[in-house]
Amino acid sequence: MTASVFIDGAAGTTGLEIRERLAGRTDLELVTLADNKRKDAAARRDAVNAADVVILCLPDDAAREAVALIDNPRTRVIDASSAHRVAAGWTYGFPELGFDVAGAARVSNPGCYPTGFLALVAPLVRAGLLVADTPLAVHGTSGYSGGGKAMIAEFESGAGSAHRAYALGLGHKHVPEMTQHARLTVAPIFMPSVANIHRGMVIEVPLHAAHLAAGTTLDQVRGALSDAYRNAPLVRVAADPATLIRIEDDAGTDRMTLHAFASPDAGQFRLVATLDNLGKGASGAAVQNLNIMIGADPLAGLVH
Ligand SMILES: NC(=O)C1=CN([C@@H]2O[C@H](COP(=O)(O)OP(=O)(O)OC[C@H]3O[C@@H](n4cnc5c(N)ncnc54)[C@H](OP(=O)(O)O)[C@@H]3O)[C@@H](O)[C@H]2O)C=CC1
Ligand SMILES: CC(=O)N[C@@H](CCC(=O)OP(=O)(O)O)C(=O)O
Repeated sequence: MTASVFIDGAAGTTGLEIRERLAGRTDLELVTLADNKRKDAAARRDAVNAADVVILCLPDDAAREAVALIDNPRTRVIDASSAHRVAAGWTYGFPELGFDVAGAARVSNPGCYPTGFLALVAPLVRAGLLVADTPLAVHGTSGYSGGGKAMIAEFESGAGSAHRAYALGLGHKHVPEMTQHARLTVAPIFMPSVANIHRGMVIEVPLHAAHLAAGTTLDQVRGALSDAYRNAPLVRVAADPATLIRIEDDAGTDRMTLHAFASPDAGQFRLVATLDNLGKGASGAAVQNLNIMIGADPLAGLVH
């Protein structure tokens, strides 16, 4: 059966990337709007109600408005914005962590930074290696396409920076979903930054051995990650210790690679994830969720 899909915000960075991934699919029919109608509320109302699945690639307020336009019980939603990531009635779109995306009517795609953070931390909490009240820190660097059309224009005009830190007030819209979906009781300190590269991410979580269950070894940490992603083709746990990790490592793909390092002498661990902010961090994850929701091959249209 052919599923009809409407991408609201199809002219934006995430929307365009989803369209690329859906090109050539014969199991889907795209509902589209003419360029002069894409912000027209009546046209959008018709489109969202005509589609089996709506993918929202909009700023948060516009995403909330789009959901309010749906007036039938059939249309299902994948929201790429951060509007619904800890909202009641929404399923967090991270199937590798056990969220039931297949049966969900409302799916919120994870944020790009939380994708790396949660991939590293959630399995350790669930395995009992990391206690829920650990005060964690997470550092992330994103390519500038993570800021959408406005940031792409800024960096491509030469007004960006080689590397800049932001969210210095220690508030960022991704912190609630990191806390809740890792099952932490203490919000992590989140230190995002953006680099002068179009796409790609490196996300790091340092851990003191004192924060882990007594006697935890690097093999146990790697084992917990490997167990969690054994049947997850988009998430790879690096088997051999890397000597260098580059922001480009998973750029241009929909996969994510996880690394764990330790110095037993120093009593320190360092967890690192690489992914593409527009791949597993956004559009790739949206297509993966769509595939799961409509019963298609979960990897259809994805680069892994
Ligand atoms: N870029 C990334 O790496 C990631 C993005 N996201 C999230 O995905 C969402 C989209 O981001 P991104 O694609 O980067 O952003 P962009 O700014 O590139 O695109 C947003 C699109 O939404 C359109 N738009 C804005 N308001 C409305 C409205 N009221 N009705 C219809 N269309 C509207 C814009 O129109 P116009 O073209 O006229 O400006 C634009 O085309 C955001 O919530 C973002 O936070 C999530 C993870 C990663
Ligand atoms: C580099 C950059 O600016 N990144 C964006 C996050 C991009 C993203 O993940 O969007 P969501 O918030 O919808 O998940 C930011 O920090 O606001």
